[in-house]
Amino acid sequence: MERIGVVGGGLMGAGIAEVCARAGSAVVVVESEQTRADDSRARLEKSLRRAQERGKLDDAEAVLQRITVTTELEDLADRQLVVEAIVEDESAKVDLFKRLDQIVTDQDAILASNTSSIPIMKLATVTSRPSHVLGIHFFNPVPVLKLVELVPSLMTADETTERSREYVEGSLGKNAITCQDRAGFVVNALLIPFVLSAIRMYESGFATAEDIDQGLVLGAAHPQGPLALADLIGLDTTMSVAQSLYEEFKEPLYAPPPLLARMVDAGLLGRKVGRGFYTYDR
Ligand SMILES: CC(=O)CC(=O)SCCNC(=O)CCNC(=O)[C@H](O)C(C)(C)COP(=O)(O)OP(=O)(O)OC[C@H]1O[C@@H](n2cnc3c(N)ncnc32)[C@H](O)[C@@H]1OP(=O)(O)O
Ligand SMILES: NC(=O)C1=CN([C@@H]2O[C@H](COP(=O)(O)OP(=O)(O)OC[C@H]3O[C@@H](n4cnc5c(N)ncnc54)[C@H](OP(=O)(O)O)[C@@H]3O)[C@@H](O)[C@H]2O)C=CC1
Repeated sequence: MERIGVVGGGLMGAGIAEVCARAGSAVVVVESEQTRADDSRARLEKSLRRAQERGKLDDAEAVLQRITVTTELEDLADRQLVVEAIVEDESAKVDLFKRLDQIVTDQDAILASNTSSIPIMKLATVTSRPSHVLGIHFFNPVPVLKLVELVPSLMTADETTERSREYVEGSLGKNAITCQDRAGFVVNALLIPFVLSAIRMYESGFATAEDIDQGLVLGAAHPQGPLALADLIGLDTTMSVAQSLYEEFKEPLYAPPPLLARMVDAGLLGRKVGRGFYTYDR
């Protein structure tokens, strides 16, 4: 596909825009306001320059030329695929899908969500084209992790899923798995309760954050421990995903621990703000 749109240019949106532009697509990224758009552009430039410096990319400038960052949703009118990557909040996503349905003119265009946990049907049914809505769920960091979950709802046309698979596997070089439309899909339904258990263990004074993480890195060969991973995902996103999972399944293991809620209230959101379970240079 030649013309891609991404809504939300944060941690995930910028990564999705990067991989699509590196695959040769022209990408329009829509952010909520100009300062966020500037941040998103800066994030993209930094990541692409780093890829060039490490010899993974020949010409960062050429890739950047294919990316436009704007604050106007109307700039998505001619897109063939739009991937929504705004905050993990159901009502915000519902409002956005209503607007995208009115703005994107090509009735064959695919409207996708990168949601971590919100059932796709909730977004599909507010559009006039539920057959063209599905979840295309990337993993963080997007340029590094190979997986994409494809999540058709009960109303998604097979052709929509197949066209999405062709793009993410054929053009982006990712590996796709297909999941039923249940909160958390496959990976987060397994990963988030693990992260929440680590937070509960830390909260109870069982072990230090460093020892919990080192245990999983050295004892189970994880690339990073669960508390560092929560900081990478963002504690606000971790909290929202836990809430969606708990709402769907009512299993205590999905309930957000009080410490996570307090840290989110305090704005200790992890890597993206410089402090979560650990502190970071920004
Ligand atoms: C919440 C959801 O809905 C779903 C999710 O995404 S859940 C989160 C899933 N993500 C994970 O589980 C991440 C697990 N962690 C990891 O894979 C690794 O710790 C990590 C890739 C984040 C960092 O790896 P590391 O070895 O500690 O650091 P580092 O040496 O800096 O990076 C390793 C490679 O990744 C690249 N990299 C790291 N972060 C990157 C980023 N943000 N963008 C692009 N490339 C990046 C580096 O350039 C480096 O590449 P080379 O080896 O080719 O030079
Ligand atoms: N973090 C992760 O590891 C992963 C996250 N996801 C999912 O991806 C989505 C985005 O997460 P992430 O990138 O981490 O979040 P971020 O907070 O980093 O980025 C979200 C961006 O979207 C902007 N935004 C919010 N509302 C709108 C809107 N209506 N129109 C345009 N832009 C908007 C935000 O701006 P502002 O701050 O001004 O609101 C912010 O810049 C979520 O659904 C999340 O669950 C999926 C896989 C992994």
